[in-house]
Amino acid sequence: MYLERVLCRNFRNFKELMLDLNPNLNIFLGANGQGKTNFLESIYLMATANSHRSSISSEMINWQQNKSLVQLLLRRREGKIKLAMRLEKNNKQVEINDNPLDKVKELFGYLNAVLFSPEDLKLIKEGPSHRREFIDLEISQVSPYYNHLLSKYDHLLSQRNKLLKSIREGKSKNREMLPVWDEQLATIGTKIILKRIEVINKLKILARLSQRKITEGRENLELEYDTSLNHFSPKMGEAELRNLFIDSLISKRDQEISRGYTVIGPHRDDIILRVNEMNLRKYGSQGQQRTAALALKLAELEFMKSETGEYPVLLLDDVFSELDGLRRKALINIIADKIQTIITATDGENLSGLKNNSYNVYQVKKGRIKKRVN
Ligand SMILES: Nc1ncnc2c1ncn2[C@@H]1O[C@H](COP(=O)(O)OP(=O)(O)OP(=O)(O)O)[C@@H](O)[C@H]1O
Repeated sequence: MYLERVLCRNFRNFKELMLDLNPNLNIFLGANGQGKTNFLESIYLMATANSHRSSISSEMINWQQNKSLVQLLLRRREGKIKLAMRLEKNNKQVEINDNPLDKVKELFGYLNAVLFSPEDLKLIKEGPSHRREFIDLEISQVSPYYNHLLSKYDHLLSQRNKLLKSIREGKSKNREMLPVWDEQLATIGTKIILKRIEVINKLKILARLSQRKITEGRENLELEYDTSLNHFSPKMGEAELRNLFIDSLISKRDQEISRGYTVIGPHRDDIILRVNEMNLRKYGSQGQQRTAALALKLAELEFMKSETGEYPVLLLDDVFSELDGLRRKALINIIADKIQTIITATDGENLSGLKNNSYNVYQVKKGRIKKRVN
């Protein structure tokens, strides 16, 4: 799939921007603070229904305005699709081919995109929430049903947490209601865990291959789903896992009531990353961590291709200059002509290896973008 055209109206520092993109490579050059990341944000927003930088829509609206529009023309194998998002202070509205959708989350699955930015090191180095977000966004882009499960789970979790707090505050009669919530949380939570494990099993093969390629066979990357449920075995079927989930909730009853929140479930799970059997987060060098972040992104591209039949759009935010020769080569090899890539950089110095394909270069300055004559 590829983007033909991007329109931003009063989005961040773009007043009125309309750009036609190259189906292969698009290079956006500009000094710091000119709007390069803003441009990528406008695209990623349409893939994930959310900004990767801010959860507050109003921050994306140009400071001097009170509403904003992002519109994309996307070409998929089955034809052209027009996606639009209208942002107002407390409201987001999305449209597909000019038809409004009921929920913003229904945008998932039209545009698939993989974003790689310096922030991605957090995926390896920081807490489990970054890895949960990674896997959830990835699955949601190819499975709107999974996204629906996540929303349902979040709702159940917040209701159950309210109940736990009310019991802690002395409304002990509410304790009798807990088993009903346990059942519902376990039903949805089990489906989420099983889907994550299924996807991690695919990703781990792809990420392992990428890591070996980048390191010329020196490093083996392993991914393992780490669940908060005691006595979990990856061989468990849905019914067995659901029972285990309920038993685990019962065994944590007193702890949950005293804390006032749910202590086990997919919202507490993690993905463990190992290189050559060593925990990457705790002991990996900066270089190994960077390589693994790249390997995961490359795996993500291949995973989406295998799920949807088409490569997603690849967004590279100022990462090229930070990659060494081998990592750069691995990235160039995979992009080569088959993935629409939108890349930002402060200067074009390190990008020469990429330009074997057909490409456009754009200059970004103070919220304006101009296509350069190659
Ligand atoms: N809502 C907004 N309205 C107007 N301008 C905004 C808004 N949000 C951010 N900006 C401006 O956008 C600019 C930042 O743009 P962006 O983050 O895209 O920079 P960049 O070109 O990627 O720079 P760098 O190379 O430093 O990452 C800043 O000058 C900021 O003041």
